[in-house]
Amino acid sequence: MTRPSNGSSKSFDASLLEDDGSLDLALMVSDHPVLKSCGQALLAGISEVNQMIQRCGPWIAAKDFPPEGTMEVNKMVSEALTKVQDDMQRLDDLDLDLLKPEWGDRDSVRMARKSLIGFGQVMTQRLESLKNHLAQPVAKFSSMLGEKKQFTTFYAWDSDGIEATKPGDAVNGGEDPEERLERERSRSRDAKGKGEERSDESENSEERKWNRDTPHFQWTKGMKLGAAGRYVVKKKVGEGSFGRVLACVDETTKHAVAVKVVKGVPRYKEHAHAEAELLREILRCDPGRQSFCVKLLGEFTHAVAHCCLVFELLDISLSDFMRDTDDRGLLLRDIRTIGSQMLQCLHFLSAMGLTHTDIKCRNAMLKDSRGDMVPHPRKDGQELKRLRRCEIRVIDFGGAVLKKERHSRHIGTRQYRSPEVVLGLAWDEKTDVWSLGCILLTLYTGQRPFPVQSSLQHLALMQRVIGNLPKDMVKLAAAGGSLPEDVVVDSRGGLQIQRKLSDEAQELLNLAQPLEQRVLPQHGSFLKLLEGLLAAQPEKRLSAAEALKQDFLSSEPVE
Ligand SMILES: Nc1ncnc2c1ncn2[C@@H]1O[C@H](COP(=O)(O)OP(=O)(O)OP(=O)(O)O)[C@@H](O)[C@H]1O
Repeated sequence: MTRPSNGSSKSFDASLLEDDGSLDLALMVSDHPVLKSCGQALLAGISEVNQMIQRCGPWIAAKDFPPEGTMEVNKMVSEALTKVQDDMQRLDDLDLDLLKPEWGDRDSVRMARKSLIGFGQVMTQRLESLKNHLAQPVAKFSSMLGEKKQFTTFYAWDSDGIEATKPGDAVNGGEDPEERLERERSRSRDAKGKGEERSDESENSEERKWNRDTPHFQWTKGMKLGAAGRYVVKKKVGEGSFGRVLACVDETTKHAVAVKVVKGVPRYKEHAHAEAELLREILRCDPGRQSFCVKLLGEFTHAVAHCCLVFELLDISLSDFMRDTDDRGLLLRDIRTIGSQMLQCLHFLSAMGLTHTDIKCRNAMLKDSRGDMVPHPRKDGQELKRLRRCEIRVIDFGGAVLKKERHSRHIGTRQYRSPEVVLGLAWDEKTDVWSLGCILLTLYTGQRPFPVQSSLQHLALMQRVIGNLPKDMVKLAAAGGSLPEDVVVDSRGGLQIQRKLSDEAQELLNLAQPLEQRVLPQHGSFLKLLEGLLAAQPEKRLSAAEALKQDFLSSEPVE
């Protein structure tokens, strides 16, 4: 195996990385699926790393870097580092007490894991060395791009006719470009109480691409962050568009914490400061910790560019929980607890005059996801996880809006958007209540109620699930010119969709059941709550305070 080189050393090791047999051996001695997939990924990574070494070697030797090529390889290096770190973490997390006999004996698995981690470390060092040698030219080319940015045109915030995003712009797990643009627009507002948007905060497509391509913060296990190295990094626990979340030990309190390291993009840094400011205000208004909002423990800057927010460490989001449990959903008693806690959170935010605007399964995290498998009361022959301790925290306040602030038309994540938002009408805190209705129904059925990709498809599906949208809302949207393209009002004041949906969307629509058919007859009080949360008209939708008084939440449900 190639000897580890020192990633920070000045001289560049141009020799090619090779497997001295450790990977082959590890793959031979164990059939453990994690070892197999990580081993194969590392094997495949060798030629990628070698290509980068071969490409950069001559540049580094001649100290002459081509701008485009350098930026491109730098991005490839960052992606490769992320991949290898993720694999190392999966190997690290592998539980040697949970082995199937066909995966090989415990010693073989342990030995194979050790070999793979050893090779992963060598690969990491070679990649870090490359990164270090590219750092200076990358900084130079990035600042050149920054200068260029001053001469480009910015978006007009209020315009809905924003520039179409190119198909290649789709990022973040297949999120469509429109979605991404809308989310970034809403996030880049001066969201924290100044009441107006600043046009210079908007992004042009070049800036957006640059922001998006800016790699996440590169971390390593044991790395120290914060003043006097207070936070020692243990592992990565999550990642979003704006930052990477690392589980750390706070050396001062000896507690485990989560540190969100925001990408080194100036606008994201500013945005994260604003989020921290809001979270401090929430904490100030909630000394008894009854709001179920995530607790911010601190804020610091790392290496000038990265704003870091320190949070209480949580376990997993409801969306990860659903994925890990094969979308089986939860017991009604756990749904009730989550519903009650989320409503208390929304009630609290509403009393502060705040709308979260991005309530969704990904932004609701369990403090502890441990549980016991019990027979599934709604699906014969299956099991689901009964939580031992059901406690939720709402995260991601980056898009929260105060009553007095301007309400952007584009908010939230499509699948959780309320009818008034999809129709382009005025919205308030009741939009969060709708999103919560979507979460509770997801936890009950195991399926997201609105797995849609466009506003057109969304409106069609809403009508199937909750019935025709009220004529008043439709009329208002038509009068304001905010109906989505290809949607018109028919002679009876209802919505008519004029474009044929894709076959897939049409099939989804054909199979969609109305709300009342999705809930078992014995769960009438749950259905009543859902109907109140998913009322189309915001005025008829329950407020969080009203919903908290519903029968479903006041007595132990029958499963
Ligand atoms: N306090 C925490 N404890 C543990 N994991 C966390 C914590 N906060 C966030 N995470 C994990 O990190 C992920 C990203 O966090 P967050 O949503 O705050 O980042 P973001 O960049 O704002 O994301 P988004 O793209 O959704 O806006 C979450 O989905 C979650 O899995």
